[in-house]
Amino acid sequence: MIQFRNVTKVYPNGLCALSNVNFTIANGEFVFIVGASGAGKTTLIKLLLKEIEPTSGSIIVDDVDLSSLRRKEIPYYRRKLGVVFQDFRLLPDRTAYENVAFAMEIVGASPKEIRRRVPAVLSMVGLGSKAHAYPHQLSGGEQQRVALARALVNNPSILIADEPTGNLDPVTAMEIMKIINLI
Ligand SMILES: Nc1ncnc2c1ncn2[C@@H]1O[C@H](COP(=O)(O)OP(=O)(O)OP(=O)(O)O)[C@@H](O)[C@H]1O
Repeated sequence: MIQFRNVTKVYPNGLCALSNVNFTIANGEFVFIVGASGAGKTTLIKLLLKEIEPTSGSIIVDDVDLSSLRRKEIPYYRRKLGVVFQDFRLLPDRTAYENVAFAMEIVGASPKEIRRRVPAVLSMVGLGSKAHAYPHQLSGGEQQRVALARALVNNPSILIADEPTGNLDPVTAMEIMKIINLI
């Protein structure tokens, strides 16, 4: 469960990006955050990733107040989160398989586990046959599916997608949303 309680974020230059925000997202909920440009959506995601700190208020994820996390606990907290960005953020010199495997390598998964899990997740997003293609050999929708596989491969309990279809045409965007909806 994710809870924002009276969260306010004022950036160092004095700009108030979020003012007294309260909401709860229950386990299993699929939530869209919609708002005008500059409304504070990215700020909200950065707070959840603990990339930035709230000026006041608390953010609670699975009963843990993020302000109580020590610096060395943050990487473990982030393993709970799978993140997909609008611009995919794939490593250009690695294949689809290697991009997804890399996410497992950095959390210390065994080579055996990686060999088992990566093809399964690539198949889940419909890319089983493109595992050895490099990002530049893939369409935008395919690249986003690799990014989705990478976000999912470590079984995160929370999937965060920041405008995951923003760079895609409407038909491809719909395909991505269908996959996310099935997860
Ligand atoms: N590091 C920063 N320092 C100062 N102000 C910032 C900073 N980051 C964002 N802002 C401001 O905070 C407000 C909210 O920005 P944010 O990026 O969260 O909006 P958004 O809803 O994600 O917008 P968009 O849909 O355009 O991406 C904006 O007015 C922005 O200019």
